[in-house]
Amino acid sequence: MAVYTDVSDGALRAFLSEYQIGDLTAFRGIAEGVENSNFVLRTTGGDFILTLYERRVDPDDLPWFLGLMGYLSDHGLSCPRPVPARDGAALRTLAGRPAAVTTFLSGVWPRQVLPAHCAPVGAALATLHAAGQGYDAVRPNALGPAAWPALVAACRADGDSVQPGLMAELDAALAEILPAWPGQGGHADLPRGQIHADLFPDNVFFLDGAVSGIIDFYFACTDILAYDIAICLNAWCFDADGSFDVAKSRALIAGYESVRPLSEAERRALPVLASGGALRFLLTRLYDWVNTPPGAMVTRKDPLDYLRRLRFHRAVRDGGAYGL
Ligand SMILES: Nc1ncnc2c1ncn2[C@@H]1O[C@H](COP(=O)(O)OP(=O)(O)O)[C@@H](O)[C@H]1O
Ligand SMILES: N[C@@H](CCOP(=O)(O)O)C(=O)O
Repeated sequence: MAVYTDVSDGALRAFLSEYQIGDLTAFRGIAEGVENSNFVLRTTGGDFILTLYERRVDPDDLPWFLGLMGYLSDHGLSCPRPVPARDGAALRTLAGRPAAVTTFLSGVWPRQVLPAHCAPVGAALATLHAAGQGYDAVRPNALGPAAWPALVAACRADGDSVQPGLMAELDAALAEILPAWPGQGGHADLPRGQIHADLFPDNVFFLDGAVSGIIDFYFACTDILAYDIAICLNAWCFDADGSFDVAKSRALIAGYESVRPLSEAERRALPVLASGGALRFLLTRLYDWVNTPPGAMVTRKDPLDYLRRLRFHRAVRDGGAYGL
């Protein structure tokens, strides 16, 4: 369910009268998605997406997100482009929420990930990283390593009800990952830039076997580029039975390197970055699991999927496990 805010016909027409995108012919809410309310608009000028930003997006971050999407789409990435109203502003208000219209992207996201999806995703991620190098404004990662201890603390009281011993395992993982993180504890930093930070299959559209677009930039931030690959290893390279598929990771990394080759230091850091990526999604899922009251409008995802991934990466000793 991802229409949290209702929009009346009158309010929508008044809102759209400030744009030059043609006359509205159809309007429907989109059931998919987790964070925001999304609608497809059909006008005599084409198809568009209307997003109303809900409580988990900080309105102060919206100019950065919309600026990044505009910049990336100007620099070779197929992603939603914010559409400004007549006065030039893309960020507006509708039904009491911050709201924006963006371009509609064709394609469908893969319900079942195949190895053939992974090289195109890797290449698209590297294209995003290369294009983002010219976008200078910095947004620190609000869900990066510095945020993980507080998330663990917020889950402490109820975490073991999800799985006995879970919190002790998370404490041990945190104690191992944080001092080994690039840029921490004497470890050299790695190349940084704008990262997507949530490039899961439901955020990548395909058409005829090629990536047709990347959506959902609302976790994007300025961070270690290879951390974005590590997030993709988690999101794309485990099969439904929980096993790691090295054919997928080999393809994903080769696709990435076809656009932006990795340094030796980036390759060496993949196990700790992938452990951190698994921990990050485990923690936000666990937080939602234990802190969401019944009936609240947040879709909960299984945190334990990411415990299995975390265990896998913590046992990896070198890049061979990822097909390097
Ligand atoms: N630019 C777009 N073009 C086409 N469909 C889109 C676009 N943006 C969002 N969607 C649709 O809306 C759904 C939810 O979008 P998403 O950004 O993932 O929402 P949320 O941030 O709430 O998770 C997507 O799965 C897709 O079906
Ligand atoms: N990808 C995250 C949840 C965020 O959902 P999205 O619909 O905004 O991509 C997870 O799987 O935990």
